[in-house]
Amino acid sequence: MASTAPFAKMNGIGNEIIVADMRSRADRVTAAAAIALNADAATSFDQIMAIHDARTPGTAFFIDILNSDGSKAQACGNGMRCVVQALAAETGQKTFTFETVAGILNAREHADGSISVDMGKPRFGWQDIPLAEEFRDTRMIELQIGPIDAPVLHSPSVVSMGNPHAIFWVDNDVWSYELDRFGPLLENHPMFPERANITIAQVTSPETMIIRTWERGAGLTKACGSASCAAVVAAARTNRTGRSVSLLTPGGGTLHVEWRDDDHVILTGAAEWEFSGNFDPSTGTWARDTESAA
Ligand SMILES: N[C@@H](CCC[C@H](N)C(=O)O)C(=O)O
Repeated sequence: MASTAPFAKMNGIGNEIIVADMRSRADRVTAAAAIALNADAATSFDQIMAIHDARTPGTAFFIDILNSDGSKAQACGNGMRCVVQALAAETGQKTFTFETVAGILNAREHADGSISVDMGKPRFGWQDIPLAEEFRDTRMIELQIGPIDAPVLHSPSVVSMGNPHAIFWVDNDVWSYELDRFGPLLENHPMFPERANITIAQVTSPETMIIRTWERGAGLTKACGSASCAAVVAAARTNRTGRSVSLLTPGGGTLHVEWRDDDHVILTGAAEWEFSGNFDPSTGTWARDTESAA
């Protein structure tokens, strides 16, 4: 095995995350390593969060984010909470400033162990998301799936949380939709030149909703933090909810999202460590730490 790096297998309310410690190294986790790790049931994941040395003064670390298909992502809210928990356990520090390709973000661990991440400001311009054609109003765009006169899903709200999101609203029975079938079609729809994360959302009160997400580059997940942020922003923007909402996710966990008056979106929830090991960032070959939990 080439020079290995430590990792922790974690989850953010079911979103499967590998936190890779790439500090003091010049190399990156390769797409091939991500695909190989994901192919092994023990290390199968939704995102890798690779912690690198800081690039910019005022930030503690640069975080590189990979999806399980090896592609890069600009944002991952559940993964950031896992990173915070790992670093807080290591350093005793409670607040962190990170850099990702999408910009600089702050995060903190609270006394009860929950973690909040400032996911920055949402963007609504069609070029920001991006969409393939101009829409002046992205609260609802013309896009549908299913028969033309009886679409199964239609008129999504689209939002960038650093990464592209489409939110399809349903009035009831959010669990009945075949997201495993429609997700790949919508993720790769020509409307989304950089693909998109696809969410079905059912608003259950002005402060609650249920969401399911087909993640770009990862497929069906038990939770998606940036999709939760996008759904709350889109719901508030279309007067479906207020700006402070709790979301029930497919893994059974709950996330809280607040769209603050200063336009920043704050994501709060838990993170959980599962086991630790070492891996080769170029091939994905890995070994579990002997004292690590099963
Ligand atoms: N699970 C993440 C989102 C991951 C990124 C996404 N698949 C993309 O490619 O944009 C989250 O918790 O935000």
